[in-house]
Amino acid sequence: MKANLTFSEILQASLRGWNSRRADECVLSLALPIDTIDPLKQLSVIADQQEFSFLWDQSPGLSIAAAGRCQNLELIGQRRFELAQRFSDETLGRIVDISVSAPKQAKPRILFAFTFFEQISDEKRFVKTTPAVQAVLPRWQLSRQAGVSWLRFNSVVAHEADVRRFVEECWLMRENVNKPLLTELSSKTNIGFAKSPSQEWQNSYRLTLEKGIELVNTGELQKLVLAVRQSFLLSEPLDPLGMLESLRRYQRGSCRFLWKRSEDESFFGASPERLLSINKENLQTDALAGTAGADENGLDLLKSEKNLREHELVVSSIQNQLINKGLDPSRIRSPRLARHGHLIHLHTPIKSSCKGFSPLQLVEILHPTPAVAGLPRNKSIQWLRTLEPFDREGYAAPIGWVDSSGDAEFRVAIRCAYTRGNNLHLMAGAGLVKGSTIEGELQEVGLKFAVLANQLDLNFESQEKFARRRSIT
Ligand SMILES: C=C(O[C@@H]1C=C(C(=O)O)C=C[C@H]1O)C(=O)O
Repeated sequence: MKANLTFSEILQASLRGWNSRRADECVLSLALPIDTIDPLKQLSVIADQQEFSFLWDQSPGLSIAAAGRCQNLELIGQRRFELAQRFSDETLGRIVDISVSAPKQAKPRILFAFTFFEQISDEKRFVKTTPAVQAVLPRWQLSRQAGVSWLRFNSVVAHEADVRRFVEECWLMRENVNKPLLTELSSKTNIGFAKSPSQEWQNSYRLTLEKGIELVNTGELQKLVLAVRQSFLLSEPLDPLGMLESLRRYQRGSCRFLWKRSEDESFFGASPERLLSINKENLQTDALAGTAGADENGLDLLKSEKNLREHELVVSSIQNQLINKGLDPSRIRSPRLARHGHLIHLHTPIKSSCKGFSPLQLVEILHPTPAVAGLPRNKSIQWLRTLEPFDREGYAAPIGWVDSSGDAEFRVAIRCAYTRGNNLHLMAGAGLVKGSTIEGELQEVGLKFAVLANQLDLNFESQEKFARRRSIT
């Protein structure tokens, strides 16, 4: 199908699509080229009246905004990856795509957000809110890559008479997203606190660190990544889109993401860590572990015995995980430095052919990496459940998408926050290995919080104090 079709040509193509369906009703999917837009800025246009919205912003690379649920799945339990893959295959397989020749960026996608743990905790102290997997075929999808933008519309159609309405709706939305926005996003939001933010997290973190360090020093675990949550009560709910705009400015090399489950609840952040990308049966994953402040000399990080040891544990464990499942990964010999906002990490990309593996099989093999959980994997997951005084929910879990050609991209959701009404929760963690100290890890997490708070414009005195103390051991 050529790009610039007239309304009646699209209607004819849609009716042909409708007639080719294999069931009483079908999901019709239509993609139209649009003027170059910024999905982050235009998200509010497609999200109008929709409960769910999503953003995947790697601008200047691929950016996607999506809104509404055309088809969706929410579940808990051990088979979540397998069931999510089945949902993805069946949903994408059922689509009648009227625009099969639309470019790669505009392919239909299933969006996914997992929680870190496969089962929602049944402990009473945790609020049960987030399903262990959420998968969505969005109603609307905007994309931009290399200066070219597309709109895609997915909708269930049950009668031939509805096909015209389907085309009209998409046609109208194209006009709306092509219009200049009346109001600009304000990237710096002045956030008021209903209660002055406390540094209580440090006391509880100290206690868990003591136990965690004992576990790695006695050899019970080789590595453990303990996380902590810092909570704020705001004077009014905040707009995550303004925050994402700000994160884009500070964190160019990361992937900014948003999973807005309802009007009241958003999960968002700027992840520096690729869990996987699959491009024509080629897999790439990142080992990212070892941290310093950006105003330190990164060369010290490359020479730090403790950081290199911690990093190597992550690289070799990811490699072994893949080898054990029959893949053939390769890596660069020594890590590079990756700068993300005000932090530097040690980074080793790992590649492999992944023919014969589905995207969510690979997500299941890789999640959670020792960069966010520990080693041995199962034992450290059990310890995290015991030691951490909050539920991780989506923190450090896979978030991403699979497209209709089988390509996929998932990030590890770190450097992130939840907003629920007036509550804002930031989450961060640090990896413990033999030789880690309580003060060193408190500083690393303090720095991660300070950087995030600064980028989100949550500036208040105590955070700034931490930001000034940037030395990490
Ligand atoms: C767990 C986090 O980050 C991870 C842990 C790192 C480390 O211990 O050095 C570095 C990057 C991430 O893989 C986090 O930021 O919350």
